[in-house]
Amino acid sequence: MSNAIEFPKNFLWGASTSAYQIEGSPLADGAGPSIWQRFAHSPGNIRDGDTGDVACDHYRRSAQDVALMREIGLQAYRFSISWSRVMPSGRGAVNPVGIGFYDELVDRLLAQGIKPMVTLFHWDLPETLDNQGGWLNRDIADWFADYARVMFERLDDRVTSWATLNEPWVVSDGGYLNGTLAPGHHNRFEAPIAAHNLLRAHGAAVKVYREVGKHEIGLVVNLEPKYPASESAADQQAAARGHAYMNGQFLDPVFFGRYPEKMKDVYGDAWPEWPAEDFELIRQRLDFIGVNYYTRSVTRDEPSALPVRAVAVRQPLATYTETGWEVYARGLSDTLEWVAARYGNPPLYITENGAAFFDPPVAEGGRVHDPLRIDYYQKHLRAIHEVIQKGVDVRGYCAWSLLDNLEWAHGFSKRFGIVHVNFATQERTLKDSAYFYREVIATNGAVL
Ligand SMILES: OC[C@H]1NNC[C@@H](O)[C@@H]1O
Ligand SMILES: [Ca+2]
Repeated sequence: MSNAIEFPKNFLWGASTSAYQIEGSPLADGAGPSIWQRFAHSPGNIRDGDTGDVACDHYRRSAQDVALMREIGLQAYRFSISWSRVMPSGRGAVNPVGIGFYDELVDRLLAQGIKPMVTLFHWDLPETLDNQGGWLNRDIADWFADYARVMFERLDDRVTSWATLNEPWVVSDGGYLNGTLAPGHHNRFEAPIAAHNLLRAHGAAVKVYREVGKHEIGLVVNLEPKYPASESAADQQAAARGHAYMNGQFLDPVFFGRYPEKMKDVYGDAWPEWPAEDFELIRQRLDFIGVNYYTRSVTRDEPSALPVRAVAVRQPLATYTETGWEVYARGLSDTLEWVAARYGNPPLYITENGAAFFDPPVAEGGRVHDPLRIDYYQKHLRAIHEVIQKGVDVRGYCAWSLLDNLEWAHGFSKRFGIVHVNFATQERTLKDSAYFYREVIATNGAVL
């Protein structure tokens, strides 16, 4: 048997984006502002004063971008819906032009044989809801479920794969603990409350889907394996805290109806107790888990790094990406095997994986040479194939990202795209990694 790599026959090859990072036109045609509109326009929050006012201008160029997806041969496209474009005040009235944009996008994708994979929430909470407490207000579970119902009723005849939330950990850690992301809070008492209400909202939306939906729904989480920096008990404990905080904090409630024990050790007096019915709401049956993987963390004990008291140790011989992440594909296979073993081998999609490297400008002949990104993808796709061979139920893969886009607080300085975007001219150019990915898709992995 040749050792050529072969992915499963129906393995789904896609690419991912999110609304605020690519669409632009945040207030066009009746759309309401999100917390990212406010955060980006508050000076100092985003590098170089970049905002999502234009971004990749995808709101106006979606037909062109779907043609790009076709050129690359994508079988699926994972995107998010801007809640405040569809419901300008987050509740009640629906903006017909806003919801029409997504309806049209879905039709365009299907016309090209590309499967839409829709995320309902990718961080851009309607500002009006944040003004009512946002993720700190328990009512948000109902607000989110109402929004989800509107989207299911409009699109579930054509959209067959839904995710409720993208990376709730990042919203809690970045938006409420460290303040690096919208809504920019710095509060260790708020962070676990936001995380809990995100999970409750997730559960409420899945419950609605079970009433009205005809296809698949899941949750997308970012997972980062934590390896102790030494054999010392202190470092082992630090890695265990980091693992509970980033990986178990969201999957354990969803699968087991309880948080990891270690969360009390992380948050101490800021760790709340919750009523049992919250976990009954949270632990709705899911059809898949979306795993977003970028890197690992070799972790040591650091008492001053509150509240987790754990920090990553730089690996001297490793390659690092522009966002300071170690290239470590072994971490992906370890993580996927951990999920399969702990949660009963649930169906998985890799919903994000990719890297920001410093890309050269577009060379004459219109090529963008990004060998480091190709190497990154080669290593990580091989790591996925390895665990599929061991029985892990990975059903698809979406590269992050289709386009260079607004990398949140990094602004446009960090380019994750397999397609280069000239933000001055909005010209798109397939990078070498897009041509590579086209071959991967065309040969179902055999080219790896
Ligand atoms: O940092 C790269 C990506 N990570 N996951 C969420 C996305 O919005 C980010 O751009
Ligand atoms: Ca239509």
